Amino acid sequence: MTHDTNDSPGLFDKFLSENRIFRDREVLRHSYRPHILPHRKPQIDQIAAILAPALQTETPSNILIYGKTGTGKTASVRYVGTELESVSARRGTICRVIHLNCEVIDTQYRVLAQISKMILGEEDPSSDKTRIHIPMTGWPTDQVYSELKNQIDTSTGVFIIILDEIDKLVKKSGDDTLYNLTRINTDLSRSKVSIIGISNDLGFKTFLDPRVLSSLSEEELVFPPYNAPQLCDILQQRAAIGFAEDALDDEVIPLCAALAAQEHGDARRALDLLRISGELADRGNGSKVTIEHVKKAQAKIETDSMVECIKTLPTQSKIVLYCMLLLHRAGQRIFISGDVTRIYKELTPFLEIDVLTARRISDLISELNMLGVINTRLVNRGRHGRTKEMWFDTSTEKIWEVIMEESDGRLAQVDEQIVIQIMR
Ligand SMILES: Nc1ncnc2c1ncn2[C@@H]1O[C@H](COP(=O)(O)OP(=O)(O)OP(=O)(O)O)[C@@H](O)[C@H]1O
Repeated sequence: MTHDTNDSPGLFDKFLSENRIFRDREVLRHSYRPHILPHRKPQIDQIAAILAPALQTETPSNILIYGKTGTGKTASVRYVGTELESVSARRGTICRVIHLNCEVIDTQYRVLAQISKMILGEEDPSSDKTRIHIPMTGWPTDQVYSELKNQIDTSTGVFIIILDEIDKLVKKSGDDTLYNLTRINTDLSRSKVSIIGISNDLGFKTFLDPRVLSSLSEEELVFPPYNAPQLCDILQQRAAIGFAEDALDDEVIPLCAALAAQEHGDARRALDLLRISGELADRGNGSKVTIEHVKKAQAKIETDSMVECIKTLPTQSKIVLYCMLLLHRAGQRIFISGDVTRIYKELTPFLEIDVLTARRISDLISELNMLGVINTRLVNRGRHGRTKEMWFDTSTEKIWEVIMEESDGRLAQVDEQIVIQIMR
């Protein structure tokens, strides 16, 4: 075999030729921030009305925002935040918006330290000896809080702190951070803090102490899911900048919108579908995106999310899934819990793991069903009572690959002879 080493002419050439599909692919990514957000005017106006007092150096009410994923919560809040900062700069007042993603910054220490870091910004630590830069680890949390409070007391202006995915913070570290932050403003503070919490978990409130909840949710907003025509408008707007002229068949955007609306009106999913459809057409060297590309993109997204889900399963669930895969590979398209339990019990001596009861295995099967990895239905078997039948909806090849890679090699090492014996 020959390898072109240094210069491989042509390796990227075909990808670099003038793109017939995309004009600006970045516009189709989640990170792109559009200047106009169709169908979110009422929510944007409402947030602006609540935050407007900040322009007169008054403290705006705290806001709690709910809505399913991809309903434009972050995009709308960021949009209002950017406007607020620029209007306040023009008016000579100070409003600063601090955006934290609590999926990443999920402990009280890190939240407080990050807010402080953003308040001090580029400030030279030696310029004001009374304000100390908080290290990202190492201090007692009380000290972090009192230093942040000191910084707020000695700063000027209004700080709007956006805690995006606030439910992740509360689930990981409790509601102490919120309790402390909602009490940081005092009459003596020169600057004011107001909080916007964003969550896509509608049940999140139940995790909060009533006192924290009432301070945090002085105002509450719910972002409804988008319907298909609304998603069409959102996609049209992005496609006009992101795709080359005439690159999309007429049915493409309505199909992406309809599929995403069926899910739960998620603009992120709609954008993913459109971008991936474009990428498939692009890689196939086509000059048009068609509904076939959309269908393939939909299948790809589903497989990718299933793979991610399987990777995070606990070991015992992976083993139960492995038993089902063995049955499927042995030609059984529909199997019952009894079959799975039997294979599981015969297999476990070779795996050095705790052996679960049939009841527990049945629970894991139900979980796999809920996650959409398998399908199940209860059937009546006369005097044998009711039993659970199950089957795979999609091709199992990818699931098999992931299970083989992901079980620390344990399942890949199960001797084929043993499997043959068990499956007999
Ligand atoms: N009305 C809209 N107009 C244009 N783009 C939108 C609109 N709503 C959402 N989007 C786009 O959809 C994507 C997801 O939006 P966003 O992150 O705001 O959703 P979210 O509700 O905060 O979701 P999550 O709860 O999962 O974080 C972003 O790329 C955003 O630009």
